[in-house]
Amino acid sequence: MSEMRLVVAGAAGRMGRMLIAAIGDSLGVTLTGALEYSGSPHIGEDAGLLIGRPANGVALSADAGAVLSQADALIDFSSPAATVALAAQTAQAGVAHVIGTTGLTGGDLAAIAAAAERNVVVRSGNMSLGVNLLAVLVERAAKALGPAWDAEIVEMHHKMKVDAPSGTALLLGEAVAHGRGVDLSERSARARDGVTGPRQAGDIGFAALRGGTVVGDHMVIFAGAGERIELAHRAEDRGIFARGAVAAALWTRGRAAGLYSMADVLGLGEAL
Ligand SMILES: NC(=O)C1=CN([C@@H]2O[C@H](COP(=O)(O)OP(=O)(O)OC[C@H]3O[C@@H](n4cnc5c(N)ncnc54)[C@H](OP(=O)(O)O)[C@@H]3O)[C@@H](O)[C@H]2O)C=CC1
Ligand SMILES: O=C(O)C1=N[C@H](C(=O)O)C[C@H](O)C1
Repeated sequence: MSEMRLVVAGAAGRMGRMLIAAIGDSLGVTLTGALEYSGSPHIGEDAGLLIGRPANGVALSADAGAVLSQADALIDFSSPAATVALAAQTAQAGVAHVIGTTGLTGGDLAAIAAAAERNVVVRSGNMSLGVNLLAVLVERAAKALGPAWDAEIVEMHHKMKVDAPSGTALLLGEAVAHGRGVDLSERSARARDGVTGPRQAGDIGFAALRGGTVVGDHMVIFAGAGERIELAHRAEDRGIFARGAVAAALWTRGRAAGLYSMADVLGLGEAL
């Protein structure tokens, strides 16, 4: 089978650079394009040189149309606005779209779902095996424990992260909600400050910490009467997300149009 032609969006970012490296290190894929926004100082730079490796002949570009015409899949860890625009462009070009971008609004998600009616789209707030397995465990725990055990989700990330709660925290919140058979949007408690009154029964709480260079820590706490369960994941290296995204891109080959998750890619069944 021919090598799969991959494009990276947000190529000069923290994840974009990891993806250029991961694609270079993976079998069955080749980097054919690297997208950045039009004002980026990196436009025209060689993607290999950008990450401190030998030149690979792929220049960073802002011309999505031209780059996508030479691609089978786009791996996109950029910004919500860029991702929504790229969802329409990939659907138009028939290029599978692997989305790692977080901070997406309800409107952004609806635009992505619309694109997925005619394109293969994989979206996840976390592309690592560990977090997606954690989501399975969290869902099971939430189902077994019920709402009498208060669920709180605590995350910590590096100081450059711009969105909160993290995409992973929301994914884990969805796992709790799914396990309980409730709608997360109706039960999430995202901020507490001042005289808040007692905790509302059934709430799914979120707390976000930011500082230093933390790659990504997540903990789901189930607090019962007189005991507590803590399920946690600590990301130590962004390579776990990049390798997961490359695996997702390979998985899209030959799939029917639709909106898929990393649980689908990893064969974790019903998980999120
Ligand atoms: N799902 C997962 O497993 C993971 C998801 N993420 C998410 O991925 C996203 C990126 O994270 P990270 O790499 O740390 O962030 P960065 O800010 O380092 O990278 C984002 C990159 O996208 C660029 N960009 C902005 N607009 C466009 C555009 N229109 N076209 C192409 N590129 C564009 C930015 O350029 P500039 O900086 O010049 O604006 C920047 O280089 C975040 O939403 C983050 O939460 C991160 C890790 C794992
Ligand atoms: O911005 C990041 O860095 C990360 N973002 C993702 C998220 O929002 O959960 C995944 C990971 O935790 C790192």
